[in-house]
Amino acid sequence: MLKLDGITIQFGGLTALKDVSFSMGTDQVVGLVGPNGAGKTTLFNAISGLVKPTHGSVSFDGIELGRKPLYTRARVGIGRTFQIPQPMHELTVRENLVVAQRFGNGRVDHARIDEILKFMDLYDQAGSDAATGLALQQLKRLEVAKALATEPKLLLLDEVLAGLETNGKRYFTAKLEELHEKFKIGILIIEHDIETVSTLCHRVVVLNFGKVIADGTPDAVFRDPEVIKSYTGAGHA
Ligand SMILES: Nc1ncnc2c1ncn2[C@@H]1O[C@H](COP(=O)(O)OP(=O)(O)OP(=O)(O)O)[C@@H](O)[C@H]1O
Repeated sequence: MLKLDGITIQFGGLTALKDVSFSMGTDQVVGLVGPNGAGKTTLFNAISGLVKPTHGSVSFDGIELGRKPLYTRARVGIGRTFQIPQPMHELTVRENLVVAQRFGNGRVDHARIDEILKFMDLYDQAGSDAATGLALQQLKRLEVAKALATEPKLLLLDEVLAGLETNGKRYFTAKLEELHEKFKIGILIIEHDIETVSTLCHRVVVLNFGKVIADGTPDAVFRDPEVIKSYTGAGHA
């Protein structure tokens, strides 16, 4: 269970998040949505330890993470991807997963890497150079595969479907559904595409100007007048 309690984050005079509280279990797939600049990535950075909250706490399975070093996130079971794929340069796809496993539980397990590569349809690219040998969709698959190699209980996915065409989005949505069912991993996903969020997510949390303005089923949330206003007034959906 991820628990965020009263997270406030200030960058100088700018308040990026204001008193954000919510919890989610690893049995859920939750969409985190909101207009550009609403604070979604900042919230991911707070959960994954890249940014320290000015106030408030982040805990996972009862372990307070606020002041703990970055690597403890992987050790407690939180994995993440980044908005811009970040393969490790001059390493093959397989070697990227080896490094991710070391970062996760410290052990290298090639049988498990094979399983993850096959699941993410990257087995044939195992020996390719990760930085130069992959197309965009393969790079995005590698982001998810790297996060899986840390053996997460909860995956934070930052716009992993952005830039894909319709078929690519459908493929990824089905893959993430399967991942949730097969590996029993909770997913918190930042995603702008309402159709994708409605298909994939059981629940949607909406941020606007750093505050949670709605939290509920996709149906209810996307009909909420305040949510509609936040998109039409200050960004894209
Ligand atoms: N390191 C930083 N220093 C200063 N301001 C920052 C920093 N990181 C984010 N911000 C600001 O905090 C606010 C929230 O940004 P954030 O990237 O979290 O929004 P977002 O909802 O993820 O937006 P997008 O959908 O465009 O990715 C923005 O005003 C942004 O400019």
